[in-house]
Amino acid sequence: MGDMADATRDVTLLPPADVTLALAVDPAEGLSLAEVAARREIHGPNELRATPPDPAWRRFLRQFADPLIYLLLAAIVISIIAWAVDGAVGLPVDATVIALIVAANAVIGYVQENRAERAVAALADLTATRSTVLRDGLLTTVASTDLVPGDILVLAEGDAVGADARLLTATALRVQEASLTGESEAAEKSPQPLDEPGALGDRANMVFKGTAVARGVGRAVVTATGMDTEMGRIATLLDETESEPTPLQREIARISTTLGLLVVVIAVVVMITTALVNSVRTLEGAVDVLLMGVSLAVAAVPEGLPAILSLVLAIGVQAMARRNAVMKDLHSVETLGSVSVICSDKTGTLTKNEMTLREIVTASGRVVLGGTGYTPVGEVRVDGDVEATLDEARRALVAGSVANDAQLSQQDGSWEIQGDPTEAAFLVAARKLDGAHELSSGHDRAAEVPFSSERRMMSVLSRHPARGHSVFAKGAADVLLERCVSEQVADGARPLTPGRRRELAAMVEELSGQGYRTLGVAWRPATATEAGTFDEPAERDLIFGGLVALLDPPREEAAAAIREAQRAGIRTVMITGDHPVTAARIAADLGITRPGDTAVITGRDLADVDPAELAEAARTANVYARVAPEHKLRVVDALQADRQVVAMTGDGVNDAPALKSADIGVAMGITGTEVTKEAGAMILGDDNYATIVAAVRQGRVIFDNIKKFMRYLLSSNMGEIATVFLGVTLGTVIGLADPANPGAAVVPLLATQILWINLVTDSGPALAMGVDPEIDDVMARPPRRADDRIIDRHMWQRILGIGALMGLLSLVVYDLTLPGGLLGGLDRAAPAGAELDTARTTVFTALVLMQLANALNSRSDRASVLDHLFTNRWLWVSLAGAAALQVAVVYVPVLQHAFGTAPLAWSHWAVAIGAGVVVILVEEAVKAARRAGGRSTRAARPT
Ligand SMILES: Nc1ncnc2c1ncn2[C@@H]1O[C@H](COP(=O)(O)OP(=O)(O)OP(=O)(O)O)[C@@H](O)[C@H]1O
Repeated sequence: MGDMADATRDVTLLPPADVTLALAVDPAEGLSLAEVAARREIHGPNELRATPPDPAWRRFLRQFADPLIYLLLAAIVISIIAWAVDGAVGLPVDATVIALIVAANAVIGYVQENRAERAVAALADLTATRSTVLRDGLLTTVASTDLVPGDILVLAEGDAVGADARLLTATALRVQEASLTGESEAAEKSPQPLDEPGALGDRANMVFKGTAVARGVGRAVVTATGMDTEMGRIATLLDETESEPTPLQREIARISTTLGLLVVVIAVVVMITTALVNSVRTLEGAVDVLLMGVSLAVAAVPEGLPAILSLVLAIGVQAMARRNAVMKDLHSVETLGSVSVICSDKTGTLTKNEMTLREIVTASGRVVLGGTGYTPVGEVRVDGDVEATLDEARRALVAGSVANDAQLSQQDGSWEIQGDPTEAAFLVAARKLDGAHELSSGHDRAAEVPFSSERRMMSVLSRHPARGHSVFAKGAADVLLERCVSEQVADGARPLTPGRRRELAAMVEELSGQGYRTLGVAWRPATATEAGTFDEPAERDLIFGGLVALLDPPREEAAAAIREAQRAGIRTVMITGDHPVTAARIAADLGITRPGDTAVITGRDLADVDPAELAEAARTANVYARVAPEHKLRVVDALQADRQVVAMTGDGVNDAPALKSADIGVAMGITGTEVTKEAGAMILGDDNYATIVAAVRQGRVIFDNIKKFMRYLLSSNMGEIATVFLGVTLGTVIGLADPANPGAAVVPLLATQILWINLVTDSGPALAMGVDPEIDDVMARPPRRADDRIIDRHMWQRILGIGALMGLLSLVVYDLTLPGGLLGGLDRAAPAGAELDTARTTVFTALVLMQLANALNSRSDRASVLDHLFTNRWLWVSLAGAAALQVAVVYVPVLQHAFGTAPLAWSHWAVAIGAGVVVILVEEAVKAARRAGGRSTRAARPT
């Protein structure tokens, strides 16, 4: 940081004005945009990055970092040496072609990796943490990576602190610093200069990058960014970019290793057999055998899989982001498919959070209000003593409108609200009930005790020119009633007797039972002197003013989404701060609970019960009510103790620990705080429960698609291995031989041909399968268990079966096209002396066509090829492309020379196409059998 470091080293000891002076910023204006740009040049982006990213050339070279590719490169070198020893005539065609294919493959891998990385970077932009700063005199929100030293940060509850900064002002500011200091209590902060430099935890006038504002507000000037921050010092040890491999990545690595070993053994057998049968004596012959063996090994191991996997995940995650579910990293998609419980907030997520005040129940009667939405018109109906009831209801609405932070305004004829819908509902109602709105104006707020989900009430000390000081309060009816001593009746107050309290409690139950959010309002006279000390103790001796019932309709799509989740074996659990009876009613309406389900677990139960008991209760409980955010963590723990994979929604600062602890933390994109968004694995663009279910579905589809291309690539590889292995062994036994060289074993595929199939024709369809639409109904099966193998025994059997089938069919094709052999040969077209090349080209082509056919098979392991045949345009494009390339390799002279092919006659094509058709027909038969037999065991054996 140069000069600035000296200037800011002792910022904790200096008064704020000296700090801003040293950092050359006017605290009332902030930096100018030009100054911000200049400082970013000097300090770089505000990012934690211990090591610079790999340069492009290194990432390209990394594509070759594979033992089998080393082997292949070694084989190429050997063959070039052999060619040189032999006198260096002509070109070493095979070595050159193989080298080109390997290079081309590295380019493809590099491009795929880059695309995936770009997609990840785009996601990172979408989910970037943001900070509010003062620049050029204006408050703006910027990505936290854009912060520079000298920026004036504006902090509020729920903000993620974006850089190390010295406080300038602070009001009741508390910052959660556990990530830095390990201290779980939020630290109190104040701008006072310290007397001496303190340890990190003692620097009460500093806020640090990576911590979170738990309460209060403040302003601070940024003193350090990026790796210069305290967090940066720790980050040097743990590089953010390195991450543990996920289960899927580990499984793919395991498959590659196993296959690699297996195939090396097979390659050795093939090489030895060929060498023996053909009594290879020349160096050139030996090199050919070596190249073929090594190519086979390279071909059989799916080294392209990790790159294709990342790309497919990246494309899938981008599609999810377009539908409002932004995943923070690619691999959370894996977990998404295993989610077995979704814990969702009620208000705003399952319901619309559009509150309408429906009923006011007072001492003398009940007022029912009509109308919908925020337009303040609706009929008024009164039950009971009309005059007294209306008078009491008016007072109730005045209290609710004064103890209120929302605003209602009319814009272009339509009514809009700012602030909390629960509060706005009171303002709307006050305008519906004659006189209430007028009575509630003219109040001035002298002090307040704000609402929090923990307190469940709020109150204000209000000053009125005519009526003097009063306290007005509103909140959850049960909480509020505890603080009331009397009840408003017409013009007086009567004491709240135990009997009357029971009546009111029964009324709360009744209203809540109808699904209403039930609040109470209360007040008392006050004096001006209370303003200085107005806090929770002042919420006492209140006069109860009435009960108020608010309607918050469920979101239209919620019930269907809950049913969809149920079908997919996923339980939906509602967690709400609302009354247990309200919660139970809405849960029942939405289908979260069924008649007879276990009762609601309340926040109090959560605090009391021990973890084992809770885990037991959590097995069946689908509704948690009167839950404060910090209790959510206990719910997550209890469900996870029961081996559930939990998705948990949240929006406030205090939800962050639960979101982190859940398998998939779901942060609200609209109402969520920065801290929650940082803690979550997924950000919901529309705060909608149904979007979570849709994301789970997409996650499952992506996972299915991964299975599809694994099925395809692995069975194709098996086909190549089987073809070469059977050709050399069984082929020799049944007497397949080169007419030009009787007695020699035929090598069914050349090294270059093997690599062609694997690296050229295979990858297109595999990628296309990565974006396949949903074919098997993914929501008809239970969640994948976290420890389930992606390729289970059954899938392996199928892969090996298809591989063997392809190998056998290749042998048949060979036998049909070569004179001699069991079937005697069909071939009349090949010129004498070229029979072997023609036969080999036919097998080569047949194998490619069989694999393309198998691409169609691989889209499902039970649905017929004809289902959804034309739903994936990319698949057909890639199949057509691969077929065209195959035609080219057979007929274009340069390619013929490079790949040792010969032109084919119609009869050869017919044989090759026939082989492809057989592969489809056999698989269709297997699938039909599986559908018929699987019907009874379907529920028991999902794959
Ligand atoms: N603005 C408010 N003023 C006074 N009391 C309120 C206010 N908003 C909510 N309450 C009361 O506090 C209780 C808890 O509210 P809270 O906001 O924690 O629940 P919620 O977050 O809306 O529900 P959910 O957890 O389903 O999203 C409510 O049931 C209501 O009785």
